[in-house]
Amino acid sequence: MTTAHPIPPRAAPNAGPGEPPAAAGPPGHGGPHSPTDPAAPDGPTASEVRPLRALLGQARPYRLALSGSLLLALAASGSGLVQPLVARSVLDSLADGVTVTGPLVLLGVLVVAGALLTGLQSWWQQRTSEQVVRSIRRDLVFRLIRLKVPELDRRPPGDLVARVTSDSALVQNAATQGLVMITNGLLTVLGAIALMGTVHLGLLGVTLGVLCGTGAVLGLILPRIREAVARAQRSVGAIGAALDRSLGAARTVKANGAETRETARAEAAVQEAYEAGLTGAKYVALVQVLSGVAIQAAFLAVLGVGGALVAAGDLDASQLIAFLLYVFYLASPIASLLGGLGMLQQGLGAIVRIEQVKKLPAEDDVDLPDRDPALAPAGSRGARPVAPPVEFDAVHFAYPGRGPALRGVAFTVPGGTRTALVGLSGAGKTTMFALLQRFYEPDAGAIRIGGLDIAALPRAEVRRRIAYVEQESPVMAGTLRENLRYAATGASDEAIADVLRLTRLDSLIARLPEGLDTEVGNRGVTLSGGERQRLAIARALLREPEVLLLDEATAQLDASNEQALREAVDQAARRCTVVLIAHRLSTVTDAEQIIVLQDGLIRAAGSHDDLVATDALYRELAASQMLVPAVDDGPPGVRTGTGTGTAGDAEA
Ligand SMILES: Nc1ncnc2c1ncn2[C@@H]1O[C@H](COP(=O)(O)OP(=O)(O)OP(=O)(O)O)[C@@H](O)[C@H]1O
Repeated sequence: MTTAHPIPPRAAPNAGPGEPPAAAGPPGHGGPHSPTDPAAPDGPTASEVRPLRALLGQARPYRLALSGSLLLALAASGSGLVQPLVARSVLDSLADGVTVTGPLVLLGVLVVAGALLTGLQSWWQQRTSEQVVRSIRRDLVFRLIRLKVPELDRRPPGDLVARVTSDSALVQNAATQGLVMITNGLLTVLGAIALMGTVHLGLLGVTLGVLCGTGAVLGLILPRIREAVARAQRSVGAIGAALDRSLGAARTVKANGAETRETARAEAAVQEAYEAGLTGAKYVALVQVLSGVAIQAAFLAVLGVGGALVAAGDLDASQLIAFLLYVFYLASPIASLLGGLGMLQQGLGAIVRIEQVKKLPAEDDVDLPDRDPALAPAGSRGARPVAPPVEFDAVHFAYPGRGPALRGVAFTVPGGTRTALVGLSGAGKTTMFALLQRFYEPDAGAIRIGGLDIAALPRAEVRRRIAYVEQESPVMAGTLRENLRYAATGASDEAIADVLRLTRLDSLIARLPEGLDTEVGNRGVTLSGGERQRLAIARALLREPEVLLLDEATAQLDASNEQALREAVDQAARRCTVVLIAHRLSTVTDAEQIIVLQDGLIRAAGSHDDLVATDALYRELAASQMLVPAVDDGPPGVRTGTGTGTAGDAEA
């Protein structure tokens, strides 16, 4: 029996040399009562996220690269900043009749150096920004794939995807280019102001007066950009959610002629995104207008006041020209400052949605450290797995916001036997499988595998022991081989051939020109329902699990395939513990134990014969499937347990 393994912090996946590691994985082990695992978790609301702090947090690991980018930007600005001074010395030299060659060459060097530095800065900046967005996306992907099942139940995947693809791009620009533009713009403006002060303090006062007035108006506009972006991003998420809903059920949409309604659903979100985008664009344009107007107004004010001073003989013409050049020079850093502030607002609008995902509760115990031999990939183990007993001990469970689904369920499946769960639809059968795999945690009671409480085991460890064939037998896009090896990565070709024969998939593979390398299409759409089911069972058997869970696994099979699959399961049951859910009782009459569930309670348990004799509901179900004579037909007698029971199922 293997024991729980401590979970190491997540290593940075594929971090490039010299790059900071990606943020650590989700915090603390999220056991059922862990403080990091709240019972009814909800992501933080927008007001609970501190956007500026979060955005700076994204930039922090890249501060060195960003400082380099800033230095390059400053150097480029610096080369521009001294150009008016050199120009002034050219003018003075001309006035004094001195040679201008030196200052002219210097001016040329400054122009070329400025251009080169600008290009270099742009490349470096872009590189850093791509690294930032990669890190954001990695973290989000890591977390989304590990979100707890209750979270996944209630969040539209399309919205989650939009956060990874779209919101991250806005944060990328703000956390890199935006911050550098603001810092560079600010420093350059301050430098220019200092130099302008050396030229003429009075004119500096005039310039600052105009700029401060503009700044006050700006303070009113910027927050509106943030609001508009947040609204637009919410709508982008809603578009994703609407499309996900429609495309995920494309055949249902078409069969019900619901194209118009589904289009309208997405259209509403598209329109909302458009309107929010327009609002944002309006404010961004206003900022640009303001920055242009501010410079023009400062120029005119300085020209008026400075011209008067020159006329009065209180100012040299060359001083006024140098000052005016500075005013014009200010246009670029001010545009950079304002552009950066606009970008920052966009990032602040988007970061909230990213932070919300990062704070959602995730399963932090599904990544096992380096495996010891006992944890070797399933399908590659030489020794046969043990078949542990499975025990439900007074288990209570309710889905969030719903009434109880299980109300004190208690039973034991002896190791190496088959137990069937039967009962009316909605009785809680699938819920028991979900709890067994720790998709949800019981509200009370315990579930044990091999005597170990699964709540005390890492989820990876619990799930490693179990193979689960879901009700709808999901098949992943990819080849047949990839699907088979999905969990049994080390399975040998012989083992694959074995399970293919057992599940009667070998004849299908033989018919396909590309054999096991045939693509099965999105969710296995190119396979029939029965083929998908057999593929899912083959995948489960290949894992050589300790516990095999089959949820209506043979519902879509014809009689001959069903018989073959039952034999395969019987064979598997010799080396693992099998729990199966069945509506067609004919498939479980020979199980060692049958448990009859009703409204989240066990109403009876025993063998088929016992239950026909003692439990009215079971007898009714059996009769409706013609396994026993109808209840009115006299005392119950058992027919053979090998009928196909096609006349109805437990839902009938
Ligand atoms: N993810 C969920 N969130 C909320 N309620 C759920 C969820 N899954 C199931 N339920 C509810 O829990 C109850 C038990 O469902 P469960 O799927 O376990 O029934 P079942 O016995 O497997 O039914 P069936 O035979 O139809 O598959 C039902 O009332 C169902 O509506």
